[in-house]
Amino acid sequence: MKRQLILEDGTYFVGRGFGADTELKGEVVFNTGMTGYQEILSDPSYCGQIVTLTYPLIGNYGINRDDFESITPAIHGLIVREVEREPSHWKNEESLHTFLQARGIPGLEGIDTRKLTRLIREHGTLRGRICSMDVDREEIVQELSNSGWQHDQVETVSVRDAYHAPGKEERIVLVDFGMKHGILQSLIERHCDVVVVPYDTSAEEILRLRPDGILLSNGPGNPEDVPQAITMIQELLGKVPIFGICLGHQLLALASGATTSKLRFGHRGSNHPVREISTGKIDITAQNHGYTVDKESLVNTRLEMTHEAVNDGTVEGLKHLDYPAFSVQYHPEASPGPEDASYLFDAFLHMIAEEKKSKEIQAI
Ligand SMILES: NC(=O)CC[C@H](N)C(=O)O
Repeated sequence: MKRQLILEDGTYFVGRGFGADTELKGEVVFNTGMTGYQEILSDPSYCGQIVTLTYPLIGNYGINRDDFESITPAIHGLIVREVEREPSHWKNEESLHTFLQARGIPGLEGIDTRKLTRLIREHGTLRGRICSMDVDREEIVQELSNSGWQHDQVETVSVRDAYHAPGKEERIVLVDFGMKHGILQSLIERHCDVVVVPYDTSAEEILRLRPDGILLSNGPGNPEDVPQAITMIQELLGKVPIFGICLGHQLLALASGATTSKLRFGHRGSNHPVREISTGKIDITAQNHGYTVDKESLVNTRLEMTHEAVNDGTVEGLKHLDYPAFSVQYHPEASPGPEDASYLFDAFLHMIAEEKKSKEIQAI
C-alpha cells in the first residue's frame, strides 16, 4: 500500500507502507548503523522521532527476544530503503513488519533514503509526518511548520516507580531519563546492586538509598526540559561519585554551569570516532544525540573536556576538576555498536573505590 513522508519544508517522498497503518509525526533523523535496527527502534532516546536508516536493506535477521533496549518502543516511525519481510536467523521470533504493526509504529519503505539523508544534512533535522496518500499535503506542511518541538519526552519514557536489581557489589542509583537496558546490563554484569529511580527523584531521596555511585542515563529530547534533574545533580555533586551517559552527560554539564545547544543533524550511528585528549587514543563509538555541550561554555566551569569527536570536534567527554564526576556523550554500553568504550563502566567503579578509600583515610 502506498504511503508517504511529508516534511515541513514541503518535500515529500512516496513509498510503500509497512508496520502499523497509522499516521505519526516527529523529528526526522538518520542513523548510519549497518545493523542494530532492533536496538535503535527500542532506544527510548528516539522518543517522538522518525528514524531513517541509511543502510539499504533492513530486517534480514528479524526481531528477537533479547535485543530490546526498552520493552515499549517510543519512536514515531521507521524509514528504510527496502524491508525484508521473511527474516532468517536462529534467534528470529518475528519480522520487523509484524513487530511494528503490533506496536502501532508506522514504517515507510521504497523511498530514496540517500536523498532524504542529504536533505537532513543540508537543512538540519526536519519535522515530518508519515501518512496515507489521501491527505492534503499543504495542510500537513502548515501543521508541521507551526508545531514546536516536544518537551515531555523524558517524562513519557522514564520509569514511574523505583525498582531494585540486586547484586553483591556497589550500590548504584541509576537515574532513568529513558534508560537503555544495555546500561543496566553493563552494571549487572559487574555485580552492582542497582536501584533504578524515576527522572524526577530528589537528591534527598537518592541519598536515602545510600548509593556508592550515581549513574545518569541517556534519554530523549532537550536536556533543558528537565530542570529538576539539574538541581538534583547540583545537590549530589561532591557527595557521591557520578557518571553521566549522553543525556546524563549533558545534564551534568548544565548542572556545572556549561550550556548546551542543538546540533544541525546530530550524531547517530555505530562508528563515530572519538579522541581521548590526554592520550590521543581513538575509540569507535555508538552515538545517538541531537544536542551537544557547548565547548566555549566550559571556560566558565570547573569541567575539563576529556574527549572530542574526530568528525566535527564537538565535546564527547567531560571530567569535573573538583568532584568525582565524569561523563561521555557516546554510549559505552554500545547496543548496538562497538564495545571499545565499555571500560568506562570499570573506570566508574574504580572512581567509586578510590573515593571510598579517600573517605576511609579522612576518617582515621
Ligand atoms: N541518547 C541520548 O541520551 C540523547 C541525548 C539528547 N536527547 C540528545 O539528543 O542529544
